[in-house]
Amino acid sequence: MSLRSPLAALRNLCLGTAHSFSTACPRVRHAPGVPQKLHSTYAHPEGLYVLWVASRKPGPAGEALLPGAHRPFCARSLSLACEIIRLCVADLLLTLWSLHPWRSFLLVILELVRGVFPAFRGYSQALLINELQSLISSSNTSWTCITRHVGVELSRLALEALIDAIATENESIVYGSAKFTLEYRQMEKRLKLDLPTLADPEIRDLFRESDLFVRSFGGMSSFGLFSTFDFMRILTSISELLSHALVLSSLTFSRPHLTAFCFSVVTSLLPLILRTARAHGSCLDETMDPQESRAIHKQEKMRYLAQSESYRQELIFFGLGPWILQGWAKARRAVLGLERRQTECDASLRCLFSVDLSSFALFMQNVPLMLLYRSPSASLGLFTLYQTSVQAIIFTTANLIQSVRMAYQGIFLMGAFCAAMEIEPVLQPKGRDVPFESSGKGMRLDIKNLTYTYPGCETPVLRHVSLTVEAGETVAIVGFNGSGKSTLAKILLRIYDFDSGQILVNGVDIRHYSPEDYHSRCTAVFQDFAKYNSTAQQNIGVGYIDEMRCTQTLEMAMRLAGARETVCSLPLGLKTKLDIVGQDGGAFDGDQLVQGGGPAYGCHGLSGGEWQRIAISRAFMRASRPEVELLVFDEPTSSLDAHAQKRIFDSIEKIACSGSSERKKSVLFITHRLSTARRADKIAMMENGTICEFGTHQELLSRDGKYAALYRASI
Ligand SMILES: Nc1ncnc2c1ncn2[C@@H]1O[C@H](COP(=O)(O)OP(=O)(O)OP(=O)(O)O)[C@@H](O)[C@H]1O
Repeated sequence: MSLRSPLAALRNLCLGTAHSFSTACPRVRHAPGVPQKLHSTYAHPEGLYVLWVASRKPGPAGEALLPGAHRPFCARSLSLACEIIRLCVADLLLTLWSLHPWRSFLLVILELVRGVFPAFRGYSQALLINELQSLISSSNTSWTCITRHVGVELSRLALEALIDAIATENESIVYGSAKFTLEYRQMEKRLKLDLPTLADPEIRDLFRESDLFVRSFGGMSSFGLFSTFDFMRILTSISELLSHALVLSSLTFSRPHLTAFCFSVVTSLLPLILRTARAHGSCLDETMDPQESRAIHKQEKMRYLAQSESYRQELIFFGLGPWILQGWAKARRAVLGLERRQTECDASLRCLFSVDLSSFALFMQNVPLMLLYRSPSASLGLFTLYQTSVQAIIFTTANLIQSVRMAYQGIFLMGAFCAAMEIEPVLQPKGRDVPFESSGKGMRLDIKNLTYTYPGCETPVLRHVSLTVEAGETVAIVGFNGSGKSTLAKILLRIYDFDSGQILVNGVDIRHYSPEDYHSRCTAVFQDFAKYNSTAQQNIGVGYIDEMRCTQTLEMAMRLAGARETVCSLPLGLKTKLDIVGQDGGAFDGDQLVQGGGPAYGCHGLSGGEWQRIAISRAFMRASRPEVELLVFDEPTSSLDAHAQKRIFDSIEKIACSGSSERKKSVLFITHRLSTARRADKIAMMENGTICEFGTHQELLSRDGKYAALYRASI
């Protein structure tokens, strides 16, 4: 029996594995065994999205798993995992390869090389032990030989350390680039998606899982997740396992020793097999049942309500504390109750497996040593190598099983990422988009028979809406609460789509314009305008990012909106950070002054009317630009006093005329103040999702209908 034979075998193994890895798997597009059409709106019906959707439904009638929940380990999920791998691994690897071709190659090679280190270590140390044994037992061993072995051992250690350092440095570079690229792609895709696409809860869940995948690229198993790079660890484990198996087989070369080899492997793996069987028999399935999911969800929701500053004011005022605590306690008890049942169930099963055979198996591993002992070449080094290899096989196999289990879940997250990258925004024109042609006189809008239903609702909020806004005209939309005014404005601003009917903008179907192009032709103040967790300058400047730092444009926008005095009175003027009470927002200039809402050091609060002036200034940032042809204001002055309101509408008129006698922009404004609505050329009265009256103020009064009644009630 020779100790030298494993060396050649290890070298062959190393080269062989590297070669087999270099042959990339082909990209297959068909996905058998999966519902043919689930959501063709978003993605290819046979694509990854469908596979991902199927993976979340454990049974045909089952409730979808929560984002991030573990998929069951069953034949159906396994086949879906295989399909996901076939569809996206090649693309992902190509992406990584394109970032750092040579470093990626080096990464694979170094992982494989690191896998054979432990076997080498055992082999080299066994040689040294043999030499020391013969030195002690006989006096004729040469010191030169021992010195050579010690030298080799030290060089091996130095080489291992060097390769480890190179591999770690290389890994961090490749990891860093991969993480950046994937995060960038995810962010880019997310920013492209419009509200109708994100209104689908399934799409939101898809992006949550995709986000988990991106976060998993923080390094080895970060956030308890398994990234693509961690698949490399599986390679390392396999190469380590094979190298130890080779060492063992070379030690037990002859026929009786082959029995010893098999015996060693079985006794090594027995404790693992028992542990795995116990885990499998456990009723603590990795798949979360929907009842538990709901309880966890409620528990987290209540915890958030209790902790978030955004709700603090109303929480205190309405005395919500006991209600939150009760809701949390009920959900928490449900979760703990389930956990306890789980533990009891687990414990009862554990009894069945309570006979711990591990130590017995450990003892049995010594039996083959007796056979080896009978061999003429038996030595202390040989026994040590045998023991090291057996222990390493146990350890590496346990690691491999754990890695494979994590990788299995990682596959579905990877599927979510790749599927998310295929999602296209609903509002994007299906064919080639038509470039917007400016009329120079304002936008002409022809709305014909428009109907719209919110996602998830059954009854339409807009029904057969027809309206014409001539170029340069000012139209006021008035009506009862919930009659659909804001919804109509958002459809006209191409934030929402519509179910049926048509909108012609300057004679062209609005669906033929790319949303980005169309949005650059409009400006708006939304009823639910955003309050950014940032400075006054940024809160106004986001209206036209290109001139966010242009003092002249900012000054003009503030002056027209009557916000100049407010901003000048702030401690740092435009540079003052604004306090966003009641809204959770993220600072986009990277500072940590404010976490969520609530008064915070260094921030300045504003009144409702002052915030409204800031929002109007934001809209005015771009309103005067020649390419902007439509101004939409959804209750822009609801919190303003009468003087401020008059000033705003004078400014709107001034901007619409752009210094000439004729209007160059069309204006739509929604208001509940009918004294303001009178200023418009025409008034559209809305009721129950449709326009019931349309005309000038005088025409509508003389008609003595709904508008006249509302007007009389308001004065
Ligand atoms: N995201 C949504 N999902 C489902 N329904 C919605 C959504 N937003 C609004 N609605 C419903 O659509 C209807 C019209 O709402 P909209 O905000 O357009 O009314 P409005 O005329 O602007 O009301 P107000 O005068 O009170 O501002 C309402 O009944 C509202 O409940």
